[in-house]
Amino acid sequence: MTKLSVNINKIATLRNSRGGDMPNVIQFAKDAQRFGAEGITIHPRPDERHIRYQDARDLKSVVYTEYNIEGNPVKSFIDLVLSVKPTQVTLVPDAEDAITSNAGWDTIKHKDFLIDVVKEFQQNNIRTSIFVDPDLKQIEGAKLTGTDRIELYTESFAHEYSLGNENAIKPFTASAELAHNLGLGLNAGHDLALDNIQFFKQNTPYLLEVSIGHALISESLYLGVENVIQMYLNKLK
Ligand SMILES: CC(=O)[C@@H](O)[C@H](O)COP(=O)(O)O
Ligand SMILES: NCC(=O)COP(=O)(O)O
Repeated sequence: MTKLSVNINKIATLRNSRGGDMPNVIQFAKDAQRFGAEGITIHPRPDERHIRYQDARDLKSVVYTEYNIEGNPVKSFIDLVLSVKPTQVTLVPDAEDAITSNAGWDTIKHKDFLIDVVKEFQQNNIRTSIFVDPDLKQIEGAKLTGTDRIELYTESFAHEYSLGNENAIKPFTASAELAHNLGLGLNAGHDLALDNIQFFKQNTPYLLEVSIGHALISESLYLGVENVIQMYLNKLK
């Protein structure tokens, strides 16, 4: 069974573009869970250009499924996560000015730092996950940090699969096998979408959770737009 955690960053991005409170991220999280989402993911960045630190605090009381907070463990992020106490924290090495996450951790180079951060979250009963590329050496390195899980960075798969290259799944299958053998739980995310998720799932054993945002929100717009245009036309009759 693979859980679907809905990343709601894009809802906050849309809200922030007009400065008001539409769409309301709290209501969206409630509705996503009502519609079946098995988790809510957010990825606050230090500049708060989409989900804000206050959103992370406000969501705590409404997320009754699995609450996953992703981000680079700078001091402000660590303090936020320790105060909110989500189900899971996913450590992502994103630069402040990155448009979106664009690489996994070098778990060998940053081993000592990751050991300390993982320990601090675990001591506060927060499950940890480390964002990594599908690289066996990096997964072995992740194991040495003491983390509970890893999250495989799926951008390379999504991109190559969209070009017809099914072999792009191979490093992910091997990574999943290794993670399982090492006793690491397995999550995955980034650019997963309706047109690639089934193939990914079928070829990635032991997959506990996927977090999906950008495509899921975009697809929801497309799949809902006909209905909404018809509703406007009806009101204008
Ligand atoms: C770690 C990861 O791949 C996601 O958290 C991704 O960064 C989504 O965040 P944005 O929606 O802000 O790009
Ligand atoms: N961890 C990945 C995530 O939360 C969503 O990534 P994306 O679907 O917005 O690319």
